[in-house]
Amino acid sequence: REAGLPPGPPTLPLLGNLHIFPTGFAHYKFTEWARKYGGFYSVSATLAHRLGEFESLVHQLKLGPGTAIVLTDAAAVKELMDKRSATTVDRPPMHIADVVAGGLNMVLARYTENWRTLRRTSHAILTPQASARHLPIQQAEATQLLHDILRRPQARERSSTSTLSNAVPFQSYYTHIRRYSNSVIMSVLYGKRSPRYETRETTAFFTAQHQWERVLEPGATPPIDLIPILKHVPARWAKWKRDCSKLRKLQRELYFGLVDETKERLDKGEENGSYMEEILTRQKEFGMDREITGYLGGALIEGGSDTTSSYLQSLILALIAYPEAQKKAHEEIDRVVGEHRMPTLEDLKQMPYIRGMILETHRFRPVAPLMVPHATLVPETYKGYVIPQGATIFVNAWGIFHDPELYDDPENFIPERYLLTENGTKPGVDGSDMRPNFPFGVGRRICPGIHLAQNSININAMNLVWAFDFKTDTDASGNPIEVDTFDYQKGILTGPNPFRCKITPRSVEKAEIIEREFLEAADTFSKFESGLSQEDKEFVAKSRAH
Ligand code: HEM
Repeated sequence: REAGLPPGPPTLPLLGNLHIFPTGFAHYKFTEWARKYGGFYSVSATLAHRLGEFESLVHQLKLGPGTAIVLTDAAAVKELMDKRSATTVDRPPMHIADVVAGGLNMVLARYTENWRTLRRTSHAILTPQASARHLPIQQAEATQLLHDILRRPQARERSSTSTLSNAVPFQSYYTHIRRYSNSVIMSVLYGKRSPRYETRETTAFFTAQHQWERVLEPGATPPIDLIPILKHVPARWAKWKRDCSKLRKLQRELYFGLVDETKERLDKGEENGSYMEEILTRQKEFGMDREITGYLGGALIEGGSDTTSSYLQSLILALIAYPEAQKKAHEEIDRVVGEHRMPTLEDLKQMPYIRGMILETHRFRPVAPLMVPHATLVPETYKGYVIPQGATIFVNAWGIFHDPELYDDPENFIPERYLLTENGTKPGVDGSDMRPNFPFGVGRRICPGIHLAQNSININAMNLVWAFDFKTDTDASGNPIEVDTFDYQKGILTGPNPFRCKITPRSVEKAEIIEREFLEAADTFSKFESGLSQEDKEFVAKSRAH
């Protein structure tokens, strides 16, 4: 370890920390080290990086050369990432992201003029007021989610589907939730919804996304950032180059195709108020050209699809694993909303327990347990130690959220903790370095989709609790199949692997309200259905026929 760096796990000569690097779920190892070396420590990465192994620290993201700093201390995060954000705003270099998206993938982009343009534009369009304007379609899509869960178990589950008021054992909530989050972002961004998971653009997006994740996996590419000459190996000898070209083509077809469709609608005077219409009409003012416009759309679909859906899947998982919490949420929503109508966003003000449940889901199973790695633009100092220029900084949200010094019984799902203190921290402990929007990131990189995301989360959390009982499924002998709250996907963004469960409408009347509200949402949907394929149109007509 170089002189002046904060302490960290002991290094071996030549190997650094290579011998103890985690190959997945790095937040667990980082948290274990934090309990030993403190909330501000360094990982020696020089040689590890040289060997191309350091990349395995995080499943999807490769790190830049040099040292990594891990922050598992809320005060250090506030100081270094929020207050000194001007110097910690960068991302580690990543050649693959440059090859695939020309440095225009906003989530992974370095601190460049292009990133600043992308960021400025997303702030201008994704304001709380603009998000509020998109509430009707978000609410309509959330109603379809309830309706899908109620009426559309997947083919392999259909045989066990029973009538409305009986239990429906299935896992199809998984694709329904993914459809929901993708359709919301497609509607608000391009004015074109995805009525089915099989809708062409949704399938194209998830196919491209899957390939993106594969290309970013450790080992999928050689250590190009370290041995730049590898960049010049001809494509016929470098499979990674051919994979990247294919992916680039897929992404461009989808993202630019959607921009062109929006433009055509605009030209014909068929606007429906989408974000992309606003970008296209204010393109000059924002300093956007066609390239940046296409990739801004891409980043927002990528940022907006799996995050919201993973969050909602974690919420369902927690409700099943903690039936007492579910019972309290049911009691509260029954008291405030009752039997005869669906919840509205306004209702949330009167539901402190459900507000606590929403925050507790973020704490219990954060969507981005290590956020997205930042990097320093210039050398920094903190508590007498040096953070070198170009160091990668991990904000260990998992470690902070599971710190027993900060939270009582942090391993369990306990929404009540947010009734005791604003940030859910132990009474008597200073929790003021935390903030409710902490799960959405830090400093100038904080999630630009936060308002849209929070509306989605709030509407769906209330809807799901109001509508359904979530329980463990049973095996052939009638024994419960317990859910595993640690069965999560590897990756920088994570969500639960599909789990078996029983989802039952809480009453016949509620099931009927969902049916009715879904049919009444047809007008709202229709504004976003002009460009649908023939199959989608038929699907839509059929789903509204009863
Ligand atoms: C549950 C929902 C969501 C969560 C928990 C979440 C969380 C995050 C986090 C932790 C980051 C990294 C921040 C950092 O580096 O400090 C981020 C970045 C980002 N998010 Fe979200 N997000 C969510 C939904 C969304 C939605 C709906 C959109 C799009 C409308 C979106 C778009 C983005 C983009 C474009 C970035 C990159 C920002 C940048 O690097 O400048 N996210 N998000």
